[in-house]
Amino acid sequence: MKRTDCYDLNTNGIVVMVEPYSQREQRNLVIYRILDANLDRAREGLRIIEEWCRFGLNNAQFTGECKGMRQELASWHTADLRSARDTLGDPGTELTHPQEEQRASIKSLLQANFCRVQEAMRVLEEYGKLYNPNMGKALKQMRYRVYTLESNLMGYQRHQLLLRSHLYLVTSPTDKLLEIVEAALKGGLTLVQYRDKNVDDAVRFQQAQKLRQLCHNYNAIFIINDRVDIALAVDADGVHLGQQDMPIAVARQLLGPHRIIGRSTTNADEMQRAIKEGADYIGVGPVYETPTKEGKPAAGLEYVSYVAKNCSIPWFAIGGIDPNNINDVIDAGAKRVAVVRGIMQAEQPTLVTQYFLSQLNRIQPDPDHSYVESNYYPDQW
Ligand SMILES: Cc1ncc(COP(=O)(O)OP(=O)(O)O)c(N)n1
Ligand SMILES: Cc1ncsc1CCOP(=O)(O)O
Ligand SMILES: [Mg+2]
Repeated sequence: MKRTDCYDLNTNGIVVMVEPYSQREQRNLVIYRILDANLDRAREGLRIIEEWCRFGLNNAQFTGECKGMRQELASWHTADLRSARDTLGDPGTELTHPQEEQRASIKSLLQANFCRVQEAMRVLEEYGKLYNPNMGKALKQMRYRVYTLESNLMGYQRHQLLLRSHLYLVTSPTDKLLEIVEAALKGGLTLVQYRDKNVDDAVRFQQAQKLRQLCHNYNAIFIINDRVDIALAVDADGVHLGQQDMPIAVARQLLGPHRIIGRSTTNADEMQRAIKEGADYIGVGPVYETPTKEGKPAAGLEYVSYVAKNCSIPWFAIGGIDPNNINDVIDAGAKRVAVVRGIMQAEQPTLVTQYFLSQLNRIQPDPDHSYVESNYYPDQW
């Protein structure tokens, strides 16, 4: 019914006279404006996410999912709703949040837009119920699709970054923990594991929280050694588990499909089992005996060569690796290495990190490998 009509049906189906601008019409107009604005908001947010999926990730599945939802939103955006638009009279068009004018990374841009789309869909779900009951139901379903897309996309990005990470810093206890890790991040490090076997949980939790923040500021992955509970508590990117630690299947149940799980291996059997159990990467070593893991016999360069020929997931050679012997480890087939003392005890952690990376980056990804190395290298995501 148009605003100029002066008749309406009452609840008994009897035609009654109404005021030209009845309260109900005014309420409907407001609802239409809310739906119109939020349909636009949700579609814009999805478009921004879609562009990254398409041009940044080359990912047809994520791109298609965004496009499908945009099209479904468009089908709800009827002429009725559009004609209620009153841009000049809308006080919200001038309002922006300072954070909208600045984005630190692709990741924060994506997170902000997922948030925007989810909020808009929640509004559409609630006000949509007053417009058409089917709209409420459809928007609820779509909001869950957006949550799933966000989780899949963020997990995918994390795994892409793991594939691009060739140097892994495993920390050791020191008063200068944050300072050293930041120096290494400045040198280009993208993967950090927090490892401290002898500290109270309260301190471990606090340090892990600070390190996670630091690593994420540099767009680096942050992993916790041994402890799935701490990894969850600080929202880390994953956990590293040794042969004596929690079974991978249990950790996977607790951490979900998108977080990273690494496993230590010292021989072929352990390597095969870790792959079968669903590890995302393995540690390979100790390559050399090391005071950091006292009493643990070296697995040697032979094991490195074996893994180079037989491993189908990313792997990091670890144990006694330093700037003097890294090329022997590379010659044995390693493309990725993990170090503790090599960086934690270096006089210049930034420079040593750059040196390790320069040696590792000389090696090209092996096209015959069964896992796909990412060919997309953004500065930041
Ligand atoms: C990358 C990486 N590889 C191996 C290890 C060793 O793990 P684990 O055998 O559980 O020994 P601890 O580190 O817990 O003493 C690792 N931490 N990281
Ligand atoms: C944690 C761990 N697991 C196998 S070797 C090792 C320690 C490596 O330390 P460093 O790099 O100081 O030799
Ligand atoms: Mg362990």
